[in-house]
Amino acid sequence: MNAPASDTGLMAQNLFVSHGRRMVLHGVTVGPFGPGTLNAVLGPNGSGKSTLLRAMSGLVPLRGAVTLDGQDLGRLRLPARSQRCLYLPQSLPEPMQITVIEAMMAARHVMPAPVRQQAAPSPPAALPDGRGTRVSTIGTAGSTLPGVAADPTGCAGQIARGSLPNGTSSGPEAALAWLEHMGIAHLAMRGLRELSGGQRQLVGLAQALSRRPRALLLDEPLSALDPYYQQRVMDLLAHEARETGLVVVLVLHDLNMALARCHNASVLNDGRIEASGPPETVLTPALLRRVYRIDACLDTGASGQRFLSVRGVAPAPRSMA
Ligand SMILES: Nc1ncnc2c1ncn2[C@@H]1O[C@H](COP(=O)(O)OP(=O)(O)OP(=O)(O)O)[C@@H](O)[C@H]1O
Repeated sequence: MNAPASDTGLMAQNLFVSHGRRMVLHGVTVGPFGPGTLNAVLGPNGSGKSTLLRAMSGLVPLRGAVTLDGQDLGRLRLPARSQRCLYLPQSLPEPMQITVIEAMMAARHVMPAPVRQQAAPSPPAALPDGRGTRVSTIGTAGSTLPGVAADPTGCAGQIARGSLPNGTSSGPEAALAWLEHMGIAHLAMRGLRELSGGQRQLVGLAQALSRRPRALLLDEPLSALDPYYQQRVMDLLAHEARETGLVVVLVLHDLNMALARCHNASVLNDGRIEASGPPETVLTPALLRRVYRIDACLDTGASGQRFLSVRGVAPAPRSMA
């Protein structure tokens, strides 16, 4: 039987998910992840991390319950659900032939379910999660934006630094402000198709944040990013969480990033939760050996920060004689 749903935060209770006949998640319970927190989902390849995020976002059928602030998300239709709890996948679909700024503005207007199409002034834009390819309108997202076309970087520089767009702004200024805060305003007028993998990942993150969900489920959001942008994205997520109460759940393979930046870590192994709690209490040498098959221990740096030292793969268990 499920425990009572938490009144605040995001929680998954007793989730069972199968792909075909194969059970991939076996009664997984995580959370509640409180408002304003960053929560890592960890585990080896194939352990079920993406499946868990997809299940929590309503993209795969499941047995169990997912609640946000006490509300059963399973009772919502997908558009309403993804407005509250938005999932950004690991691999982004082939982008449309539109500019970054158009994609940003489209993201703020997208209806994530089929909608009655109005005469659209511009081509429909795709969200990175592959949903929302039908757009009611894209506002002013034509090929020429007022004051933007000639010098996108200069225009972005006019936006007040330090203030993120509020929940209602959806014009080019707000779109540019998000790009600025992600550190990619210089890409505003570039075509989505011209971007590198990491640049596309950053645009996807900016799109997701700009939609102001209550919870954000990010599948390996740092996987294509260099160290500068990894830190920058984590700064922005932490800022958003702190200022707006956003709940962030993110799949990570970088255990030191989880240690340094996340309030909570949930470790999946073969479709089951091995441990959950503050990262420094979860990532013990025994767990790392058992789950990741590495020989590692927690160290403390000069400024008191905890970090993992990995010595190598764990020695193979002695055979039973
Ligand atoms: N569409 C699918 N059909 C069948 N099996 C699937 C499907 N998607 C995932 N699986 C299987 O489910 C298990 C969990 O996959 P999942 O992608 O959730 O793992 P993961 O922990 O995210 O892995 P990684 O770290 O490699 O991204 C794996 O064994 C995988 O092969």
